[in-house]
Amino acid sequence: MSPKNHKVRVGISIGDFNGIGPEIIMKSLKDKTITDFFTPVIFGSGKLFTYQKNIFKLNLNFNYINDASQAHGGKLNMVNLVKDNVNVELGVPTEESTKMAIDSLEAATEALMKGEIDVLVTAPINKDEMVKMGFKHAGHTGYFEEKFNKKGLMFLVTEDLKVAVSTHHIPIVQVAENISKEKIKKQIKVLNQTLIEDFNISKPKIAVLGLNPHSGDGGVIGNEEIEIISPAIKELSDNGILTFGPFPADSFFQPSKYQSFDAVLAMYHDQGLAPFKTLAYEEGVNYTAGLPFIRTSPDHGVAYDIAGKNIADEQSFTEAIFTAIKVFKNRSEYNELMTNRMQPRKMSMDNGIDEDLPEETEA
Ligand SMILES: NC(=O)C1=CN([C@@H]2O[C@H](COP(=O)(O)OP(=O)(O)OC[C@H]3O[C@@H](n4cnc5c(N)ncnc54)[C@H](O)[C@@H]3O)[C@@H](O)[C@H]2O)C=CC1
Ligand SMILES: NCC(=O)COP(=O)(O)O
Repeated sequence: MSPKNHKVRVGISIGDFNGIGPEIIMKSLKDKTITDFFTPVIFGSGKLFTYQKNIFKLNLNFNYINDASQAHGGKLNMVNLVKDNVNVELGVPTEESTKMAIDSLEAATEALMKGEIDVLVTAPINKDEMVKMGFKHAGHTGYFEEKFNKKGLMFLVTEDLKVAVSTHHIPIVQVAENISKEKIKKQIKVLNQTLIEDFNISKPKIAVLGLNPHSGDGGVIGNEEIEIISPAIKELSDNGILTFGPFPADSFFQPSKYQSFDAVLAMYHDQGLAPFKTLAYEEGVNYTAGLPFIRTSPDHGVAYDIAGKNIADEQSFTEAIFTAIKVFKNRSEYNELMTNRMQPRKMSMDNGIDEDLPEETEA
């Protein structure tokens, strides 16, 4: 549905409720005017949130619903997945909190796929505990890739710094064997399209990092740059995608360097996320690019060490909400523009053209 017809419906999965999830969700929604900007739909439990809002001394009123389709504009909607009492043990994952994290994510994803919400913002999960309970993926990214049957790209974003990673949740020992020319080419194309469509950057400039120290130093410290990364960059560059590199990762994140590009593709998780979180921890957002649906999350985890202390900073979660809305609007506008471009030209009734011929379309 076009965002012109209604406020964007933002689905929220609650993650592990014994971490800081409910705290940052409620802090992000505490302003009474928040529903002027979007319609929140939390997939959680009324009893759980009532208990936690008292701990954090927050004054929020929820509209309890059984299904996301019943969500009302102007209200903080809560799909009440569990009606019984919930045992909260802030700071430690439990079977109950892990099960609800899975149920919340699954219910929210189903609503997203049915079009009952427009975007999904996920609060942090404990991957390890979820996997022990039968969840098949080491994170949301893998889960959505399976659900939507499409490869996603882990993309950490702020207004000024955007970092994607070629490999995400795999052991470091498997990184080199998971890098290939074809994969990098596909990822750069996804990144290019995402920057155009979702972030409204018309001619994106993309930097690519090397894998090895000093980008391999001409082959002395590894060959992946020569054999895989440079040929991928060259091919795309020859085809009009503004791609540069490979750059040595150790010096790339000096402001004068990274600020010359719209985004960077790092080769593995910590190569990209360590500098990103150092430069932009508070406001950073994790966006899964390349999927048919829009999903964001904060750039941090469950933070058990501070759960219940009322010191969790909600900024990254708030940014995740507003980034998802911005991407939704940009993508809708882009699609509208493209659809209009494809419309057949209107022809005058008396133009001498045989009406049985197919109408011409613009090139
Ligand atoms: N999107 C997701 O679901 C993510 C989940 N995780 C999971 O979270 C768990 C813990 O991971 P860690 O590496 O310890 O990272 P973490 O981000 O949970 O914590 C790292 C440090 O940052 C602090 N911190 C995190 N968020 C904060 C906030 N909003 N305000 C103030 N301080 C904050 C914590 O107190 C801790 O000292 C792991 O199971 C990991 O897999 C980690 C990252 C993202
Ligand atoms: N480091 C990012 C992270 O752990 C979040 O991953 P995902 O849950 O978005 O796949």
